Amino acid sequence: MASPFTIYPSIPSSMLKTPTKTHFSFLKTKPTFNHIKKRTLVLNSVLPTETDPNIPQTVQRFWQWMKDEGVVSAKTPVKPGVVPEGLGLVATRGIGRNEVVLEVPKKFWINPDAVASSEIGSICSGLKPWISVALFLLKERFKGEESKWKYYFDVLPEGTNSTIYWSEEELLEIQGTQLLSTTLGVKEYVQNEFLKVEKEVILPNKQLFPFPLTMDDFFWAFGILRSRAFSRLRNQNLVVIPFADLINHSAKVTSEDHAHEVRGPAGLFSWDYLFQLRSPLSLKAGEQVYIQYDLNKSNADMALDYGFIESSSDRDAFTLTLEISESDEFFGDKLDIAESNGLGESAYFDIKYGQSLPTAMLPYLRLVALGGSDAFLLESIFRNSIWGFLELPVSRANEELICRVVRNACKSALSGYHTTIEEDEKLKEEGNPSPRLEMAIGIRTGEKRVLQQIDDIFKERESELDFLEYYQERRLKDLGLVGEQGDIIFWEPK
Ligand SMILES: C[S@@+](CC[C@H](N)C(=O)[O-])C[C@H]1O[C@@H](n2cnc3c(N)ncnc32)[C@H](O)[C@@H]1O
Repeated sequence: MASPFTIYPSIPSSMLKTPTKTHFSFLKTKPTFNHIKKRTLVLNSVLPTETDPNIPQTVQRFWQWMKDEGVVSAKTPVKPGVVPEGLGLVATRGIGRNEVVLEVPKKFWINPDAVASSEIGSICSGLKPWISVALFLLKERFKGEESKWKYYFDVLPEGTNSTIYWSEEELLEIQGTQLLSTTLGVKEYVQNEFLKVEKEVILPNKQLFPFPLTMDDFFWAFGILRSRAFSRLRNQNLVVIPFADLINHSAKVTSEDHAHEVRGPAGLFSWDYLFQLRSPLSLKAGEQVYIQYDLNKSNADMALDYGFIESSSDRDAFTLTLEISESDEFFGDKLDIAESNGLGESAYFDIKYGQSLPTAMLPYLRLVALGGSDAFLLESIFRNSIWGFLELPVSRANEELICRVVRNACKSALSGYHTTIEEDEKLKEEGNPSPRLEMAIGIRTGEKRVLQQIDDIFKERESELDFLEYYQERRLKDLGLVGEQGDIIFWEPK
């Protein structure tokens, strides 16, 4: 039977979200900037700067610069180290929980204000903030020795494992996933933005960009911002903070409130805004300082933004997109009801593994499916109470329809993956997959698990259809016309 409403199991929600708190590196497959130096790091151990002769010279020079500028002093309880995540910050002594680990004065921040007061400020004023900061990063990087941030650029990675940098072959490993469509959507968006800014800003201002600036370079800058920029600070929505951006993420940290903008001494005689980072955990000397990047991000968001995922299923998620069809004969009434309840013609529901369905999902589903003999509920006299009615089953036909449509959508989405959960688990057990393959397996397993969970919920509901209480019975009960056992109470004249 043709479905009266539409469910898109594969429309990505994260594309619609703006970048939230971000952090760190990437792995560009084809670097085109000739002057970009390869960053070589020794992995697998925690080796703090001064005791490790293998620490890259670039990192040592960066650290010396931070000392010379007074950002780092003998009191600073961390230093850069080579860690499994690339570079990271390592405690040089015991650090208490909530103790300040670093403070970086505003003059080192890279944000739209820094762009505005730079030589490209006037031509960037009308641009989206992230694009102006991306151009600034590219310009400063090109300046090399001339750039105030030259030592910082030397320690920036060439890329991360974000899916925006995956080859076509690597992307095949996530076929059928929402992450794939999000990744392709984001890539297309960045490409279009590049073509636009190239035509309108870069090419007409050759004197300010006297170097070849390619799409790959723009993707590099985008990836740096997506993985390293801090947001949600009091006055800052997009700011890259050298030194602070060396901090890695750990799932062990379960709070997010580590970064603050404070006023304080910034040099011998000056006072300025400082970006301050506190350690969420207490640490021993030699241990790495971690923060929590973002508790709300799904594993797909993490893969796209940072190029890694968490192994636990807590971040597995799937977004169901529901839509009131324009061809629905009750379109206007349904839209009005949806809008009065904070929703719209389309609604996105992020469903997380192990968690119950979002509260508005069932009412919205019932609304979209409403029709036939239930359509009287759409009449305007019920407008103030309809959402309350929809929070509970309306009729058997309506409830049966939502179960059927959701289950079909789950089955159809599940058939789009090229492996089963069992095959993925076997692959994980079998070998030592590369970081990207491991992410791909984790993402597709996670999405399938959530789809399976949604299907199970509606399967169970389907089996209860005969026992649920529907609108008419509730109404009769409210009027005192039905007994607790469901027997009809007739009015009998005395
Ligand atoms: C803000 S940077 C942190 C510094 C970075 N490790 C570096 O070498 O420059 C964020 C990047 O670090 C890496 N990273 C951070 N936490 C990680 C984790 N828990 N597992 C794997 N990679 C991580 C990812 O490449 C991420 O994009």
